Amino acid sequence: MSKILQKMDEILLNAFVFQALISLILLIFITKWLRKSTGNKKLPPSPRKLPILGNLHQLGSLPHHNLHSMAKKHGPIMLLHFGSVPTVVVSSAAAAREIMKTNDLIFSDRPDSSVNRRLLYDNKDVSVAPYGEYWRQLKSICVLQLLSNKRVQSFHEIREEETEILMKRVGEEGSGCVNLSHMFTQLMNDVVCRSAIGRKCREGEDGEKFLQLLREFLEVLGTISIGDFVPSLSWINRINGFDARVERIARDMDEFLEGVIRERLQNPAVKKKNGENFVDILLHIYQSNSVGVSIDRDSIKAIILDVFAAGTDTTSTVLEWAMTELLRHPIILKKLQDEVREVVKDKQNKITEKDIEKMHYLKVVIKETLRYHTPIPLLVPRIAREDAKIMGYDVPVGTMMMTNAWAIGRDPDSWDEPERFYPDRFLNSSIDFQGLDFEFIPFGAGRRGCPGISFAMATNELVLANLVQKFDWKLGDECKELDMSERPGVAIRRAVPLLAVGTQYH
Ligand code: HEM
Repeated sequence: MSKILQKMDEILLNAFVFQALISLILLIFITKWLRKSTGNKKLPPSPRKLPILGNLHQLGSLPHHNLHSMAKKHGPIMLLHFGSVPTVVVSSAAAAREIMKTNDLIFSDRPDSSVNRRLLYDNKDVSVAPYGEYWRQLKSICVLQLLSNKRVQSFHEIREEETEILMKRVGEEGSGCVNLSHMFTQLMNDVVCRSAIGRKCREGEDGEKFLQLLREFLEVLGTISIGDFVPSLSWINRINGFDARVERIARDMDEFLEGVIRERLQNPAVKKKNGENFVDILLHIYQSNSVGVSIDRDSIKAIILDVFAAGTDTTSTVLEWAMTELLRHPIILKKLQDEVREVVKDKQNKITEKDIEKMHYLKVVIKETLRYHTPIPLLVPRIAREDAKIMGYDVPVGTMMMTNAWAIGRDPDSWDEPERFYPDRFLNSSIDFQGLDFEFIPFGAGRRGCPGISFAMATNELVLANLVQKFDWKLGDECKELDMSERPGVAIRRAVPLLAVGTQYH
């Protein structure tokens, strides 16, 4: 009996030693592996994070403000965690240059998002398509065919007609308060829809329904879907109806766009009457396959959606904030009015795009608006395709990259008196927004930079010049207070509509 007990003791002791040995080997292996994957790496400074959520709770409803405050504490490059997604946020011109110039190829991909995938035909558009041959072909169609200077020029009648309609509507309000925010939204929707599909989207019996759909589309496109960052919480989107909403919007949008394509294919007379629009051009490429580009019907619909998403709110936001700042700064408004009125003084009220070329102050007012109220403050996120080194820190492959262009536009290292709205700062300066001056990148830069700059600027300049030339502006009795709060979204608009009184100038 005692022998049996002794034998059992030996077996248990051996099992224990064996287990301890295995645990020790595992521990050494895991420690080595961890050290290999992060230990030797010099990662950017990180604020403290919560389990599961990481730093998501610190973003708030206006993340560009909160990330700016965090950067003041942790520096111009920070490593955060959005749920399980490591995210580097940069807030200085030097760091932005390293991402969008020095390492542009590494950061030329976009992060995947379930909402984008569902709404944009499995990322078949330009703005979220993964970096590669398909995206290169689409981007080249955008730059060379849809949004080239020549093409933008060919839409001048659309811009002029829509600007004239806006002026008429402002004039009709007399001494009452005009809701400029609403008018700018409508104007940009009309300009973009006419350029993209050849007619105003709000025309026809389903017009109002479509505008509501477009509003919803833009809203969900800018939503952070919790499941993309914390996969274990993706059930929340199913329970709260978000997934079903995205599904409905995608279906309704597809129905609308299919109707547009059918209309253009079946009725060439429509095409002749309104000239070539984006759908015509894309259909031509699709049917002829001439440039060796493989786009299909879904690509066409996805690109048109990109134009709606990227071209409407972004552009009207600039007008909204420019007029806001002009109302707050009557001396700047007067200086702008003097310039515009002087250029067109011998003409019967009609401002042409040639006149605009002579309006230097107009251009710097718009530049200052883009600096001070950067429409898309965090630009569009990128993702690292390989390991990279930014500002001496390691950024591992797969890290999401965000650039706080709004904070960079207010960085005292780059700008004198950055918190002052002061267009004159640009008068004797060569700083421009084309993506070469990294202290001023409202349109991004590098391979993934915005191809719609000319389209946006042509409309902004024409509308603003007309508004200040034809009207004197003030805040009315009913709209004295100028609330400067911002509304959350991809493009940061005013939280409350801009109301003002425009008196006809003779
Ligand atoms: C004031 C107006 C606009 C602003 C502030 C703006 C801003 C931006 C920004 C910040 C990006 C991301 C750039 C990057 O990752 O470096 C972008 C990309 C893009 N924008 Fe714009 N945009 C404007 C108007 C437009 C217009 C009018 C269009 C088309 C009609 C347009 C089409 C696009 C497209 C297709 C992309 C994706 C490019 C790519 O991923 O390769 N944008 N825009």
